[in-house]
Amino acid sequence: WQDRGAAVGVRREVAPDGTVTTRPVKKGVKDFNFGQTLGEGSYSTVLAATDRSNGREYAIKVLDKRHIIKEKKVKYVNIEKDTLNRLTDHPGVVRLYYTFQDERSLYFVLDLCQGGELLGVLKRMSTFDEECTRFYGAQILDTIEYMHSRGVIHRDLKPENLLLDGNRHIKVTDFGTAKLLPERRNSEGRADFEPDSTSTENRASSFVGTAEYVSPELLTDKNACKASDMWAFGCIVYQLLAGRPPFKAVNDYQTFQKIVGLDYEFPRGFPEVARDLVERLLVLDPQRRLSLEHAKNHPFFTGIQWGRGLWEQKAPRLK
Ligand SMILES: NC(=O)c1nn(CC2CCNCC2)c2c1CCc1cnc(N=C3C=CCC=C3)nc1-2
Repeated sequence: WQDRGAAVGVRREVAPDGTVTTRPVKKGVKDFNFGQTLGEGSYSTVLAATDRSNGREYAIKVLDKRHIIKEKKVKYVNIEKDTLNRLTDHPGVVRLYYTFQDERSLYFVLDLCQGGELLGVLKRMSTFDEECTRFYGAQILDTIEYMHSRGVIHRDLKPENLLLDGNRHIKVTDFGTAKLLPERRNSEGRADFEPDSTSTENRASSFVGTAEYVSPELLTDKNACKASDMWAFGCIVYQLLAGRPPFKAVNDYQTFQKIVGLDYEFPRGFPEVARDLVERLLVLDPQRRLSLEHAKNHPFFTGIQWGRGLWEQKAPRLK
C-alpha cells in the first residue's frame, strides 16, 4: 500500500568525519498525541490528534489492515485515498495531508473539524431558518461543483457526512463510497475527466448510499451519476428547513418505495422559493433534474457570492 504525501521533513546527520547526510523524514504514530474518538467504522477509527512538534491539531483515521483484508474493503480504502488525492484544493472538502503506516494499521492525517456534524447542529436547532439554509446550501453546492469538476461523485451525501470546521464552515467527508470518473488528458495534456452523463454509459455500477438520501436511479437501475448527488442535495435542503428528510419510513424498503413513488409533502410554512428549488431537484428522471449550474442560479440563492467570497464570510449565527 503506497504511502501518500511527500516526506514531511528532512533529518540532517553529521558523521564524525564531518560528512553530512540528509534523510527524508516521514511522520509516524510517535509524532502525535492521540485524543478523543471522533467516529468508528467497521474497519476504521477516527481520532483527534496533536502533532507534538508544532501543536497542530488533526483528525487521524486509523484503518486496521487485518480487518480491511478480512472484510474485503481494500478497494474502498484505495478509492478513498485516490479520491482525497484528487480533491486537494477546496475549502469544502476535508483535506488529506499525508498517510503513513505500521505493521498493523494505515493512517490518514486529515483536517480536524471542531464543529462536528451539521446533523448535530440541526438536531439542536430542530430546523434552520432560510438564511442559514441558504448559506450552508450554497457551501454544499459549491463543494459538489468542485467534486464533480474533478470527476468525483460522492454518492453518499447526507448531513452526517457534512462536518463544520472551527469557523462553522462546511467540510464534506467520507469518500469511501465515492465514484471516480476515469481520468484522461485533454489537448493541453492537463488532467480532464470522462464527461459524466445521466444516460447509462459512464455510470457507476455498484450500489451504495444511505436509504433516506438514495436517488431513484440507484434503486431502479443500480447506476449513479453526478445527478445522484443533486438528488441528495435536494433531500438535504428539504431537511435543513423541515427538520426531517423528505423520504423517511419505518424501514429502508418502505423508504425506497416512497422515493421511487416520489411520495413526500412539504410541511406548512415551508418557504415557497425553497419549495420550488427542492421540487426541481427531487425529479425521478436524472436527465430532467436541475443541473448544478441551474441550481446555483436558482432564486433561492439570490444574494449568494459564489467562489472564494462564500468561504471567507462569517457563517450566519444559528438562530
Ligand atoms: N469517515 C471519516 O473519514 C471521518 N469520520 N469522522 C467522524 C465521523 C463521525 C460520524 N459522522 C461522520 C464523521 C471524521 C472523518 C474525516 C475527518 C474528520 C475530521 N473531523 C471530525 N470531527 C468531528 C468532531 C466532532 C464529532 C464528530 C466528528 N470528524 C472527522
